[in-house]
Amino acid sequence: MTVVPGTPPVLGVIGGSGVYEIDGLVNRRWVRVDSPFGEPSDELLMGELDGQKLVFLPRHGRGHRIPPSEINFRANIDALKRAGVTEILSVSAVGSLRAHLPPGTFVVADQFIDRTFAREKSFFGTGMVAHVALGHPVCGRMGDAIRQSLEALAIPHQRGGTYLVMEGPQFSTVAESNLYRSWGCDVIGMTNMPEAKLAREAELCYATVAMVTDYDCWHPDHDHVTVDAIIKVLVENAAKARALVTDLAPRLRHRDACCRQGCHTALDNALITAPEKRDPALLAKLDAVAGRVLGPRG
Ligand SMILES: CSC[C@H]1O[C@H](OP(=O)(O)O)[C@H](O)[C@@H]1O
Ligand SMILES: Nc1ncnc2[nH]cnc12
Repeated sequence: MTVVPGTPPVLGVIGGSGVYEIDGLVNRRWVRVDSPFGEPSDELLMGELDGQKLVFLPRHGRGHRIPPSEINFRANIDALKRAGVTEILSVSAVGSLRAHLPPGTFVVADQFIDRTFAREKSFFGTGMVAHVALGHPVCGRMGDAIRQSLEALAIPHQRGGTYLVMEGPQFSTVAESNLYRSWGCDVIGMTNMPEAKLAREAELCYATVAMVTDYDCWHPDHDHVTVDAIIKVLVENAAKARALVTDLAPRLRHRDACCRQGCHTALDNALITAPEKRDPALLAKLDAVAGRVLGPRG
C-alpha cells in the first residue's frame, strides 16, 4: 500500500520473545498472508485497538518455533506491507551491556550495529539494485510517541541507545561482550537486523523497544546468560509491553501526511538500475515493497 497524505496509519507490531499475542483487540482474526519472498513467521493477527487498526506478527511464530537465523525477515516485512501496515513497532528481548540498564529497563534504541552474517538483508538484488539511506535507522516520530507512553506508564526506560545484533543462537562470550561494550553498545539481541533495514527498504516507519531481560555475560555477577533466568524477567516485561501497545496505538492515530523523517519515501532516490536492465521477475516480487516507485507491476 502506498502511503499518501491522509492515509490513516496502520500499526504493525512485531512481537519478540515472550510476546505472542496482543490484548484487547476487537474484530480480531488470524489471517494468512502469502509473500513472494517465502513463508512469514506465522499468520497475521488483525484487529482494532481503541479505533486504531493493528496488525500483529509473532517474530518467532506462536510457540516460539523459529530461531533468529531462520526467521524469514523479508517475508515478514513484505507480508506486513501487503496487510496495509504503515508503521512498525518492534518489541524485543535484549541483554544489557551497561550497568545503568538493569533487567526491566526498556530502551528505545536508535542505532544498530549489525554483526549478523547468515541472513537475506535486502529485497533488491541483481536486476533491480537499490541503496536506501540508513544513517537514522529508526523513526524519531514514533520514538517520541513511545517515550510519552513509557512515561505515562512509569516504565523505567532510556530514550536512545545502540543495539548490537549478533547472529546467535548461542549467547556471547565474555570477550565478545566486552568488545561490544568498548564499541559503545548499550544492549544486545539477535533479531533487529536485517528487520530494520528491510522496513526502510519497504518504506515503513520502524521503531524498536528493547526490553532488558539480563545483564549479558560481561557482568561480574552474571557469568552465564540462561534462558531460564531470561524467561522470568521476560514474562514481567511482556505484560508491560502489552500495556505499552495499548497506550501507544491511539498516540499514533493522527498523521496527516507521510512521515516527516522520510520513512515513507525512502526509495525516492535509491534505485540505480537502468530501466531497460531491470529483471521483470524481480520487479514482480517487489510489487508491495516498491510499488509506489516502480508501479504495481514494476
Ligand atoms: C529468549 S532469549 C534470546 C532471544 O530473545 C530475543 O528475541 P526477540 O528479539 O525476538 O525478542 C533475542 O534476540 C533472541 O532471539
Ligand atoms: N544476553 C543476550 N544476548 C543476546 N540476545 C539476548 N536476548 C535476551 N538477552 C540476550
